[in-house]
Amino acid sequence: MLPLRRSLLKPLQDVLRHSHRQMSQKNLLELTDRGFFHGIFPDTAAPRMKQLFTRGQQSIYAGFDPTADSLHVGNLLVIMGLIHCQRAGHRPIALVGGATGLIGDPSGRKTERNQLGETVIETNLKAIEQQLRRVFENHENCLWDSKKQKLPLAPLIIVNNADWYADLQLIDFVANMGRHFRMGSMLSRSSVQSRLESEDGMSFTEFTYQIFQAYDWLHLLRRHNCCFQMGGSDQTGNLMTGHELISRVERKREVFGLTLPLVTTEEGDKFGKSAGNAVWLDGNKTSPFALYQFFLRMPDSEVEKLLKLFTFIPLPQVEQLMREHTKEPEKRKAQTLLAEDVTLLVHGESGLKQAERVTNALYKGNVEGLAELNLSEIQQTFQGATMVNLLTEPGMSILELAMKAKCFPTETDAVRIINAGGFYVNQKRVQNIAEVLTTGVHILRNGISLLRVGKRNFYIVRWQ
Ligand SMILES: Nc1ncnc2c1ncn2[C@@H]1O[C@H](COP(=O)(O)OP(=O)(O)OP(=O)(O)O)[C@@H](O)[C@H]1O
Ligand SMILES: N[C@@H](Cc1ccc(O)cc1)C(=O)O
Repeated sequence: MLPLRRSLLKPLQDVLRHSHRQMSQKNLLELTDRGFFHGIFPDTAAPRMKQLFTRGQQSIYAGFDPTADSLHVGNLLVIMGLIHCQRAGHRPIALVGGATGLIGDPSGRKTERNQLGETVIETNLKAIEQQLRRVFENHENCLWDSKKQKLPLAPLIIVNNADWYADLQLIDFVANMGRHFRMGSMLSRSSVQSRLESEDGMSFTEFTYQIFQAYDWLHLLRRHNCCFQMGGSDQTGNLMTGHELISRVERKREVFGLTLPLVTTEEGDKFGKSAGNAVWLDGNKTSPFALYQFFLRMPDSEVEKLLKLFTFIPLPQVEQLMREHTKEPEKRKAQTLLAEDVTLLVHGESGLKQAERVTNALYKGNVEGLAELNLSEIQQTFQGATMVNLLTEPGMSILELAMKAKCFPTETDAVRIINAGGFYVNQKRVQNIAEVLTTGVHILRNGISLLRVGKRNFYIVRWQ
């Protein structure tokens, strides 16, 4: 399938369309030039890692705990890392934490997580697995050209750590594996230190978390010959514990950690669930349009960094794009490409089409586009809008509509503001208070009217 690329950016885009589809360098450390690695572990291992990456196919794993029913943009960076592995000819392994999700990773958290029940974890696991598969499929369909490459992409392997803990015997595990974990190093992890110093302290449950992530790596090394683990920089301590365990248990084996920078807001807060600012990969939680807009709105100061991290556009083309962008920043070329590529990756062609449809509906006053959206798309797009249910009545006027939907405190205010041009129905200004509502203009064929007072106060009317 060819990628969907038909926006404003014709000439440059034609170049980019094909350059996206090149292999990544076999030596994954080259991704450092894209801003990928915050650190490697051990920190002197770069030459050895390069040797292994260039010599043959490696397996690289990253884990995701099912602590929510969706992954988010912060996690997407880790997924990008796994996809780069795939493009470089290596094997990506995504681990979902059916077991670790029950324990709760204390890394980067100031307080203990609320315990999640097994059914919630089970539902979250399924959703996350599905999302991971979908993103990898979208990449292969929309951002990769299999015909041009000599080797097919190695398929994504998804494993669940509940599978190997289910049969594990507690006493056996503590008696045999427990000996290899040293208290001194476990206590020295910053995730432990900061919590021990906090008012609430740390539970034994959370303290044990690093043991399980470490054992996962040992298991994947034995089962999938997986010598590399990748994760956000908040995972450094957990990676170190795994490295230490493996160097004691499998003395002849070498393993390596790769940490990614944390994606942060302009204010420097980590994007994530705990910070409460997640931009979700689930289209029902963050619509394709909202995701598209999130990247389209990125300030100029952030866009180059994000193009390198969240798209596969080769670096020389990113530079060329930035040169063009700087000449006409108001066209938002760089942001548009970024938004398109991320939306394609997360939601595929249909998601990008939907995002573009809503954009047209909203910013080009296209009533048809608005009528194509369903209620949940409209609700997601206008988060915070007041929902109103109204009965259709023949002959209802604009003024009656505005009053029934409680857009104004008094009729005098309504008349004044509508006459002054501050009232919109389906994104079109209406100034005649006596105008009678018509289907197709004021009442869309999806049974919805979108009202707006001033710039930002939206009301969604659902006609009964
Ligand atoms: N903002 C981010 N930037 C880069 N990597 C991230 C970001 N948020 C999460 N990750 C990484 O994604 C992987 C999975 O993280 P996890 O499932 O714990 O999500 P999380 O949002 O960090 O959760 P929480 O906020 O509840 O701690 C980890 O390697 C983590 O470091
Ligand atoms: N601890 C990781 C998730 C994870 C779980 C198990 C692993 O083996 C690896 C990673 C996180 O919370 O982000």
